[in-house]
Amino acid sequence: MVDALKKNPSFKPRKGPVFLLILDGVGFGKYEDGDAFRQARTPNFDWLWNNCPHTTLKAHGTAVGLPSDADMGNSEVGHNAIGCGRVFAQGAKLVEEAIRSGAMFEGATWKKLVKNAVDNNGTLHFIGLFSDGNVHSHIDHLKAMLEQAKKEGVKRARVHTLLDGRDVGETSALEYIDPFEDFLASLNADGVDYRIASGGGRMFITMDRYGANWDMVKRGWETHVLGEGRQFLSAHEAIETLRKETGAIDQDLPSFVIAENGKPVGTIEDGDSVIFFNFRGDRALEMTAAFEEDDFPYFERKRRPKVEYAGMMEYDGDKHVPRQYLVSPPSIDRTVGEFLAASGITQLAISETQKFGHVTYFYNGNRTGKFNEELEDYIEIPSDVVPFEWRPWMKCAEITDVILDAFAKNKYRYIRANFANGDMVGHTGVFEAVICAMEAIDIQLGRIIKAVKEAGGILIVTADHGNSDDMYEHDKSGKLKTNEQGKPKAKTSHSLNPVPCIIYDPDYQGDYDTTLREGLGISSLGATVMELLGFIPPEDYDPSVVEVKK
Ligand SMILES: O=C(O)[C@H](O)COP(=O)(O)O
Ligand SMILES: [Mn+2]
Ligand SMILES: [Mn+2]
Repeated sequence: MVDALKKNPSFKPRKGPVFLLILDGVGFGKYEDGDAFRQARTPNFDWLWNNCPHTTLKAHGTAVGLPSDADMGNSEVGHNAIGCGRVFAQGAKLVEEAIRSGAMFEGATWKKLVKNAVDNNGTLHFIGLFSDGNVHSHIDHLKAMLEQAKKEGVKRARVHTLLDGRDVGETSALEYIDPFEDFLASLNADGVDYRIASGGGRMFITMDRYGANWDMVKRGWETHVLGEGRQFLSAHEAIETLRKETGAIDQDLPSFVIAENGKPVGTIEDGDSVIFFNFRGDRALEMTAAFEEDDFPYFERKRRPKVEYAGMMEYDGDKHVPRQYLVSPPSIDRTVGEFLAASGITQLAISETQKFGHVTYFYNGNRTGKFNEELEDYIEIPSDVVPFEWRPWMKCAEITDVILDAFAKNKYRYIRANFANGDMVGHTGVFEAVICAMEAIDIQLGRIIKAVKEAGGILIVTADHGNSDDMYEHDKSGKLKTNEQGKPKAKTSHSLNPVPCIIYDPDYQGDYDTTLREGLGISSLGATVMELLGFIPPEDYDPSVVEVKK
């Protein structure tokens, strides 16, 4: 447990709470075309921006612990940075390094899984997100593991491909599948038999999160493990056929099983080894539970093979899930939540299901538990289980209802919330729906501004990364890309754009400079929250955006 924070005698805490509002996926776009945030009518946000101290914060690449500045931000690294006030080398980088240095293949887990497959004359399976998005996974990690498996004598490997279209181009699956088939062909000599065995869109099978829709995981289990589902001769054929039939973009494509003479080529059997090759945990935890849990109430597994199972990383540092993993996760410690709990601060964390773990699990450094049961409340508003372009307002009003009630009762000193709209609707690629999402959020901002003023609190409006600000694809020269119909090509992934940081402090006492520091990243929000609660942040925290008089 960390020590309590020292109080700053020259800062008089306000009457009401400090409220950190994370507008998930809302940044400042580079292009006018496709910037739904800029084009939406947002009078309340505009009022805040025009009347309150503000700055922009970096939310991508090295500023959030990713390998390079070409990497867009994402919720995991974003909330980790916001919640721990510093930048840690993140999963994408740690796995890359473990492969480059060879440490992954010297580790006990890799050795055990390979030995298990070899000794049992079994199969080494890989399940994961099949792209180079570098948010949950990277295809290069998969390729490196297959090459190494061959070197170490694994004769049979099967790959279960979750098609992306969400962190990469919306219909880019074949750009990964086709070269990968060539890559597998190059390995398939000397009695080696490596193949794709199954697949489907990541939002249709396997990669649910936070218990929002267990049916997705059930369909994934049937596809990867049991080999049940529509059969095709190849992944290429499956994708082309399913696209024609459904018109779905990659993330939503139905599942498929690769079969020969009516027999699936890669069901998962007793004695096999399974690697879930995503390094990010939120969307890996449910399938991991299906493999690991004896007591599993979510769906009927029908058959649960006895396998050696490992994740790419430890996904939950509190519960130690999965039991085996290949690379140690970032050692995120001394988080804002832990310091505030040690300092006796009452806290509310709230969001809807889709982002609930973001303001709890990710914010607390990939731990599910609370630091102090008495001081902390975590509230989840159930998300809709429909395509979000049909309900772009999502649950921002219901979340605001709870927050306003907390304000009225002055129940907490620190509140943090996440509005999912900019991101979840942004990922659909439906521009008009994103405009509606932005305007829905803005209506709630109006209610919040009023409540903060009445309570005498401080509101910090920010985001974890961009998305809604960049809804159309542009080429390298900045030219708008168009589809076959001549319409702008939708972009479903996050952006590289900076995010807002606004401080609304209606009872401002002159105790900090209203010109905020420039050039910082979202990790600076950790110290900012602490300073605005009247504490002196730990020395190794990244600087706060406010310069508080000491
Ligand atoms: O998991 C997802 O939905 C996307 O890959 C990334 O979105 P998030 O980082 O905002 O959750
Ligand atoms: Mn996010
Ligand atoms: Mn997202």
